[in-house]
Amino acid sequence: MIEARQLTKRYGETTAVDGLEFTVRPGAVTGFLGPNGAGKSTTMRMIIGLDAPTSGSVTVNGKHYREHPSPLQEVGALLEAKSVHPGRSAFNHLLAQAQTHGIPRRRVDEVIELTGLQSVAKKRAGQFSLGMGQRLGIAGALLGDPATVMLDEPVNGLDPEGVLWIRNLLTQLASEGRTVFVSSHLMSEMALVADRLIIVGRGRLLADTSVDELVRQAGGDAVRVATADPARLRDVLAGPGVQIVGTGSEELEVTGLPARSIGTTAAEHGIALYELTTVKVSLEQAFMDLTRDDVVYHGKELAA
Ligand SMILES: Nc1ncnc2c1ncn2[C@@H]1O[C@H](COP(=O)(O)OP(=O)(O)OP(=O)(O)O)[C@@H](O)[C@H]1O
Repeated sequence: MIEARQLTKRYGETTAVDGLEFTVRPGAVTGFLGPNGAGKSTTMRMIIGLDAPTSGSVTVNGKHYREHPSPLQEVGALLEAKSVHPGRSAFNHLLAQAQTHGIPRRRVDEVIELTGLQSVAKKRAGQFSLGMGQRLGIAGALLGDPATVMLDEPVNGLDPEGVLWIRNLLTQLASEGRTVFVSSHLMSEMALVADRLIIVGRGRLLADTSVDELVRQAGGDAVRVATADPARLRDVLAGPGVQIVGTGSEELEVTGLPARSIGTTAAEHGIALYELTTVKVSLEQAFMDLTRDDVVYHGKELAA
């Protein structure tokens, strides 16, 4: 369990993290989302004691990272700028980490197998591709068999097979009862893997929610309907919580009613439908709606 209480970090004039309050619970994958510069990496660095909060606190399983007698066995982390000696083999890198933390040698073999690095374990880490480096970083994070696993952008540089592997790994770690906290900019991945979402913008908490709830708050799924008699269909569908917008001479977009009940009501009133399609709100769209005012770095739109 990770608990942030009024967690704040200032770098001179910049407030990178601004009074964050959240709890990351065990047994679930919690996605940590936010636009560039929102304060995700700074928060993660504070969780494992690489940066000190200006005020407030963050604990892992009730204690500050530094207070744990065996921190690697408590929380395993992959942060973006993981330093690996380029001349050292993956095996020796992990072995050195294990030896300095009282972790048995057989655990090194286990994490090498778990991360699919067997065939390259004796190769120098400096020759590793980005994806292999990510796997090595994850192997290091899992070395202490920690109850809490924290990964910053773990799918960065992974090929599709690697992305699928991460997805399954995160789900498995959570199903084993671990706390899994993972940052990503890949919304489609988060939609598939995350049970909970913590979303930040300009260092502040914007949402602590589930994927479904966020999508629902963004308006939920809509249903596109085409009919010869849109005016009558509007009348028979109207009701509390139902919104109907005309999107063409014969087209309506309906929110607040599932496609099935729209079809049934239309049939009961003898209204012919030409189309009845559920239009899903993507997590990406919901995220953009939520963070629109908190994007620090705006790209310039290209002229058409
Ligand atoms: N060591 C530092 N010194 C000064 N400013 C910093 C430092 N680290 C981060 N910042 C600033 O703090 C803010 C938050 O940065 P952070 O890297 O935590 O965001 P992020 O959400 O991880 O971004 P990204 O998605 O781009 O990785 C940014 O404005 C950044 O420039």
